[in-house]
Amino acid sequence: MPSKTTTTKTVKSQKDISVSEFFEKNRQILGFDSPVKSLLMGVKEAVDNSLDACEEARILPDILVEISKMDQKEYKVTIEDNGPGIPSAAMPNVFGRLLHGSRFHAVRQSRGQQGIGISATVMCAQITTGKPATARSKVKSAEAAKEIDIIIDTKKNTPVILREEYIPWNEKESGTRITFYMSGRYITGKQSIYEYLRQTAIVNPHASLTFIDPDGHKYIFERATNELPPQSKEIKPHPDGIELGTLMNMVNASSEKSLIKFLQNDFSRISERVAKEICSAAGITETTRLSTMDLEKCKQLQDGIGKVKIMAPQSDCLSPIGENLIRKGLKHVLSDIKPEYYAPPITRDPKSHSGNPFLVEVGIVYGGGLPSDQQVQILRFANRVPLLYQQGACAITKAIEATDWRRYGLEQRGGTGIPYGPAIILVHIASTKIPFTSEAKEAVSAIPQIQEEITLALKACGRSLRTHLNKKERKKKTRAKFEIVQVIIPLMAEKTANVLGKPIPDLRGTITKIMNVVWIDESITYDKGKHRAKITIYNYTPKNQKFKLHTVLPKEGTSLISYSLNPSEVKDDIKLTWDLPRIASTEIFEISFELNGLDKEAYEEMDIYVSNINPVDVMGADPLPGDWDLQGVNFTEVDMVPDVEISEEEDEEPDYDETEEDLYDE
Ligand SMILES: Nc1ncnc2c1ncn2[C@@H]1O[C@H](COP(=O)(O)OP(=O)(O)OP(=O)(O)O)[C@@H](O)[C@H]1O
Repeated sequence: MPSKTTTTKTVKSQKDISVSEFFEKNRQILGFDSPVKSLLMGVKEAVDNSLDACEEARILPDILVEISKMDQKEYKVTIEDNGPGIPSAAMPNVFGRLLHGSRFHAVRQSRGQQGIGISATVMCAQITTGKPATARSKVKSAEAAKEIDIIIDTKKNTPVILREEYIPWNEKESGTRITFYMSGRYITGKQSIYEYLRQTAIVNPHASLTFIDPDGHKYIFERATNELPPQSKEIKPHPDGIELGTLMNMVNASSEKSLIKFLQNDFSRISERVAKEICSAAGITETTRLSTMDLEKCKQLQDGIGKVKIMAPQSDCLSPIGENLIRKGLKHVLSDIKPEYYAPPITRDPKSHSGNPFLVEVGIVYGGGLPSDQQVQILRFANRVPLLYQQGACAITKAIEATDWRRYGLEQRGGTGIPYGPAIILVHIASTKIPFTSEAKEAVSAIPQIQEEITLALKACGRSLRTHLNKKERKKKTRAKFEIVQVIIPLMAEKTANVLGKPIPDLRGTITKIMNVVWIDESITYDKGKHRAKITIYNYTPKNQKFKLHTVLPKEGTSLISYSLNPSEVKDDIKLTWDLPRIASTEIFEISFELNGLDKEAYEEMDIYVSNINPVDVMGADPLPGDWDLQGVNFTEVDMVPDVEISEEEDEEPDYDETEEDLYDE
């Protein structure tokens, strides 16, 4: 039995630990675990805050990041924005108190979640160099900016202000600047500050970012669009997948008296009818007093929620980048690589994990200057923030590894793992709460609902890549044959005619017999806001041809202004069908049309399909897919069918391209 004195000692040694004291000793949890990472984390926390603040205040962000070297280990880091600024009275807590922020309790998409980021940066800077941070901020109505030198009393988790004064900051209507000194190591390459800013520019094409590195080099990532991302609204939790503990906390914190009112008013997407259904499925009466909801009843309620069909989360609490801006951002920042193909990006509909709405977006870039002998580059983003560390632990990487990329034209031994090929795969997860694997916010947890959504989006984007590659391959082969036939046969005819002293015969019939194909060529040109699309049909078969031609226009903002031939049918405003007139053997027929109001990049390649003709006879267009009626609306639903184990040679869906090619080759 322990003596009385020992017990008293043990009791006396029990103490509260302040949150900052805890994180001071466990900096690695926040991502400040190495000199290289610490520097990056400091920049990231401040830039993420600037972007969040600008987005909330509907300001197009202009952000400056400057790093200068003080000595072998110490760097001075400054981040300045043109955001709304921070009210003077709030500045000490924002920069000098951990777990103090405006976003933790809000069910809304934002980069910052926990209220730790910037104060943890101030704390790590102070621990490693002993120097205070300097923060300056001005709100729109103020005449001057407030500037403070600040450190954190980590024992108490409270700010200590060493200097404070008001200074004119006339060049800024509003904004914030933070300067800190931190021990660190500055690197270039894949996990560098430059790379973080470059990737930030891709998914935030509305931001202008300027970076001055320790050697004084200045890099400017210019704004690619003046369109601010849609403002994400704050919502109530979605009931789908809500965890028991969260449900109990909500019950305890609710101001509602009855169960039915609690369901209706404290959750999103629960109407009176749905609330009644949930109560009945849970076997609890609607009027049950909330104060009587104990663990057992909460469990019943959770089961009841699981049994009732509830509308998907609304999307206005999320701020997806959108197809257009993903393409724009990628093009803007990757222009020096000049990729050959940008697969139309996919934005999935919102779903929910543990009551938190989320959605997944995927873009794939292929070819051009990208290396073909290496693993594809993966760009991971969560709420528009690049994730540079912990790639292997992230749900995004796991979903990419589990996808069979051989189906989509990339190399992958055994059909699993990161594929090889000249491609970049971009994945963005937007959520009111990203389930990170740690406070450092470096990787997303492999939650099944999230992983499934990523997989579906990857497959949909992969299909576009495959269509492009098939088309390219087929065209290459046919063009080569075409060129040979068109050059060699006339030369042979000319020589033979000379030798025999006879006139050179008309070769069109002969060439037609050899080619024996309807060759469909397309071109898209862009000038002064207009796209001009041309489809040319060469009948290089010995017989007349009469068939239907179909094409899908880009979804966003399409407006057709003229046709050379009116389509016989237009579906969903974007699917055009032409019933072509009879095209005689060796004849050429042309269709053209003009589109207005699209970005140049939004329409660079045409999807052309044919029907009422044997696809074997056609080059340059695919047979009309059986789901033409669905296509363009939701092509991805094909993947709702569970995946079947396939052998190396098999593909998941009937692949018209290959069938056609194989038959043709035969
Ligand atoms: N540049 C800024 N402009 C305006 N407000 C800011 C700025 N930086 C920080 N804030 C305010 O200070 C709060 C605390 O920021 P902090 O970085 O500590 O946490 P956070 O961004 O909310 O969450 P996280 O810890 O996940 O980054 C923010 O929630 C925001 O309200």
